[in-house]
This record gives sequence, C-alpha cells and structure tokens, in this order.
Amino acid sequence: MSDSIVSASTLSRRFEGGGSEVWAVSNVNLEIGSGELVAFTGRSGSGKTTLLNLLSGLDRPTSGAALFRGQDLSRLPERELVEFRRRSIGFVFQSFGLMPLLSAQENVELPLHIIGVSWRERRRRAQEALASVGLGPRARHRPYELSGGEQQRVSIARALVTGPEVVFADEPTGELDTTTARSIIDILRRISAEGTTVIVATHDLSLAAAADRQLEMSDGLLKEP
Ligand SMILES: Nc1ncnc2c1ncn2[C@@H]1O[C@H](COP(=O)(O)OP(=O)(O)OP(=O)(O)O)[C@@H](O)[C@H]1O
Repeated sequence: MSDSIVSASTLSRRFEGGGSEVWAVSNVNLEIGSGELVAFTGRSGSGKTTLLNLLSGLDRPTSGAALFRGQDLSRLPERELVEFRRRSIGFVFQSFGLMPLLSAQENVELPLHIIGVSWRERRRRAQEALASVGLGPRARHRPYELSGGEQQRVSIARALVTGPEVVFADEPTGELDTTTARSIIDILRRISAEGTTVIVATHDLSLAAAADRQLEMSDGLLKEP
C-alpha cells in the first residue's frame, strides 16, 4: 500500500520475568492506510495491547520495526518520539483516563497545554472538539458528573484536539453498555471517514464489524485474513 501511514516489519516484543519469557508480539507484518479504521481482535493475552503500544511508539520492539510514514520509530531520538506522540497521535483508553479534578473542557485542553498552545486557542479548540462529540453543553462538568459514555466522548475529544493523524483506542467500548458503545463506534467511524486513521484493539464484535478491516491476533501472531 503506497499511502500506508502505520506499518510493521517483522515486529516482535518479548517479555521476560519470573524465569519465563513470552513473545507477546511475534514477527508481525502489516500496513495500514491513511483514513482506515482497523480493528485488532483476538482473545485476552493474544498481544493486542502490546501491538498498539509498539505501533504508537509507547513501547520499543525487541526486534523488527514499527514505522510511521516509513520512519522507524525506534530510530527516533527520545525527544522526537515524545513530540511525535504529542502531535501526530491520540490515545483513547478503556477506562477513559480523565483527570478527576479537571472539568471536561480542562481535560481536553491538557494536550494543547503540553505543546504550548495559547490559552485562548486552547479554549477555542477544546470547545470545538467537545462540540464535535456532542458534549458542548457539558464542558464544565467534571468526569464524576458524566456518564461512562460521556466520559469516553471527552477522552475522544482529548485525543482529537491536537489534530492527530492516527488515533489509537484500546478497548474503547470495554466499559460501556451496548447502546452507549454504539454511539462511540459511530464517532470512531466518523473520525475515520473524515480522514483520521483509527486503530483499535477490541473484544467488541460490533466495533470489529464496523471496522474497514479486522486483523486477528493469536499468541502474538497476526493471523492471515
Ligand atoms: N509488561 C509486561 N511484562 C510481562 N508480560 C507482559 C507484559 N505486558 C504484556 N505481557 C504479556 O504479553 C502477552 C500479551 O499481552 P497483551 O496485554 O498485549 O494482550 P491483549 O490481547 O491486549 O489482552 P487483553 O485483551 O486481555 O487486554 C500476555 O501473555 C501478557 O501476559
């Protein structure tokens, strides 16, 4: 795929501990195109989270490479890798990961704060991101005043506010009921339709079915489709 944005080349990650070793990700090759919505599926412990962490530069491979627009992430100096994570990618987690003492608005502003955006611009962009997930009117609420689905929408707004090229989401519907999960799936689909690449790890069959492509992991290996 010529316009691949995220790719892996014989990507492997070994964990050691307690006298045993596990290849959580083993010899994975893949290419993900710009704007694609890709779902990694597979049973618990099959390596989905580890793979997401490698592709997003949160973790470094034991061997092989995770590439972003053809650039091997493990060859980037730490400072550039941090900058890449702050500007080019967004993260959504199963348990939302919001700061409990900050309002929805302040949570969404946080990534902009970190990259030095002025407060006026932060406010504008956070309001826009919250409105895009239907939460404009709830901007001043703190996470505990919001439902699970609303908290997940805040975390999606936070992931999007920097205008990333890729959003990684690890079990984004894992803690939500079916109806609420549906609204999150719809938002992820819309984000990808608007051109942002979305890469999820999930057990949720509806989310997997909504993806452009499902890739199944099994014992660290990517099964052939
Ligand atoms: N930091 C770590 N240290 C040691 N082993 C690890 C570590 N992280 C993951 N593993 C092991 O690697 C394998 C893959 O784990 P991973 O969390 O990637 O699977 P998963 O498919 O995301 O599972 P789940 O669906 O339960 O989240 C498992 O055997 C796990 O125990």
